[in-house]
Amino acid sequence: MTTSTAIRRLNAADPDFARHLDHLLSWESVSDDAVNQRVLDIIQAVRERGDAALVEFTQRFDGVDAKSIDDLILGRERLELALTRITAEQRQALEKAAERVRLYHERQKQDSWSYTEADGTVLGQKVTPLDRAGLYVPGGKASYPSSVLMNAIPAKVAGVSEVVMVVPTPRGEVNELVLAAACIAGVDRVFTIGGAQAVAALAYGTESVPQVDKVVGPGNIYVATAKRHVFGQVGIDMIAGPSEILVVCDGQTDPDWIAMDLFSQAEHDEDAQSILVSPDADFLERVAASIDKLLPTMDRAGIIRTSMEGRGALIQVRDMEQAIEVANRIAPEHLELSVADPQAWLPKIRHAGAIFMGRHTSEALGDYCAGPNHVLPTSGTARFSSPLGVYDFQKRSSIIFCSEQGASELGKTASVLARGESLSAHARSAEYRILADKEGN
Ligand SMILES: NC(=O)c1ccc[n+]([C@@H]2O[C@H](COP(=O)([O-])OP(=O)(O)OC[C@H]3O[C@@H](n4cnc5c(N)ncnc54)[C@H](O)[C@@H]3O)[C@@H](O)[C@H]2O)c1
Ligand SMILES: N[C@H](CO)Cc1c[nH]c[nH+]1
Ligand SMILES: [Zn+2]
Repeated sequence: MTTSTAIRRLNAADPDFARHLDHLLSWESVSDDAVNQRVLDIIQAVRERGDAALVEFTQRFDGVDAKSIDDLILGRERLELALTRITAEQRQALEKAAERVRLYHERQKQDSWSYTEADGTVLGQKVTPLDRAGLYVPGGKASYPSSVLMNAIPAKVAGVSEVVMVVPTPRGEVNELVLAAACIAGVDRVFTIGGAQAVAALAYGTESVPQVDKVVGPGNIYVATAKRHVFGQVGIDMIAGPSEILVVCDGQTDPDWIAMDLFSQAEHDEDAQSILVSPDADFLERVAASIDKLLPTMDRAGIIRTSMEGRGALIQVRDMEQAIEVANRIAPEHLELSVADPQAWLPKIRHAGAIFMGRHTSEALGDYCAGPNHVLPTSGTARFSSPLGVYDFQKRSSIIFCSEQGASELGKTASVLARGESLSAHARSAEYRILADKEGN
């Protein structure tokens, strides 16, 4: 006999639907003041005590028996050794995924550009890779070799000079696939530290961990909260917190497939969020039955159940139009359009980290090897953030190169505007460069 899973049911026809949905999605439901305060304390300790704090937190939170920071540093040779320790099949899969991710990301690379005006003035944009990037690879409840590829390959394609990776190794267990992926992707240095302390170390630097220009990568609530706090000291890519999936289904996909797609994100974390939206009430019940049937067969049934019961939902809507409205309101990390004609609905989707089109495109393919990045904005931040990409590792500088004539012409306009702002040094600086006209006026 299977026990039924207590998943929240919502109906968009309910007058209180918007309030229930807001509650379901609220960041506060995964992060509270206690998490925030703990993260702030950790950041402060790392700033004040550097390596010593890193060692202590790694002992405490990851159960690693580290005597000093030296026990938490891995060089390139260790990464190369890992390549020899994985099976040929694993190596082939990593290399195939890496190749597809690289090909996709090469298309994102931005080049410098410029144009020349009639008077010889040149305007342009110079694109420069970051000097040093810090990659957070999660590792608390699962190991993520795929996240190594997704973080490191765009950095390398962008031309970042130094790529530093941090990854927790709970109980000191190093995952050979993670290190092999780091070797394949060309990571320069690895520190086996995680959580808020790793983010703080990358942001502020310690005696051993180099300060980076930007911290990227996904992680749990401690990692996501720490990234929020260090933003400004360093760049961050986005808030890529606990995983999410929103499946919009017309009721015609095998309910077992949909249940497993929901599980695929729920199994990441108790804080993950899996939601199904459909206009077909019978279908929602069939998926609920599949969930009850399949959950006991899952390796990570405990995590999945907590996630599905705490943060999951089955939402009934009036029709597909309303399903898309709900999807845009949620702005999910992953959106599966499990419908007959996904192309017809695509133009109406405005907010989603990644969109998986059609019944055959399971989100899991995107997690590993389709090519697009799996580091994606969560908790509604797809309204203003994009997938991790090469552009996250490149920055732009404007180029202005005035000809004598160009400076003279622009000087007249600048002078008027500067005097309008009562900034006379600006005005006079521009005016010095205005050419006297031929009559000597
Ligand atoms: N959005 C994305 O693109 C994306 C991609 C992959 C994974 N993810 C998410 O990344 C997360 C990975 O989480 P994880 O836990 O497996 O690994 P993690 O590396 O993110 O977190 C582990 C670290 O959390 C810290 N931590 C745990 N409990 C703590 C506590 N009580 N106090 C202080 N620190 C604590 C520890 O330092 C530990 O090293 C999941 O939520 C998964 O859904 C997101
Ligand atoms: N679904 C995760 C992003 O939210 C990425 C991942 C890695 N491995 C499996 N899944
Ligand atoms: Zn996943």
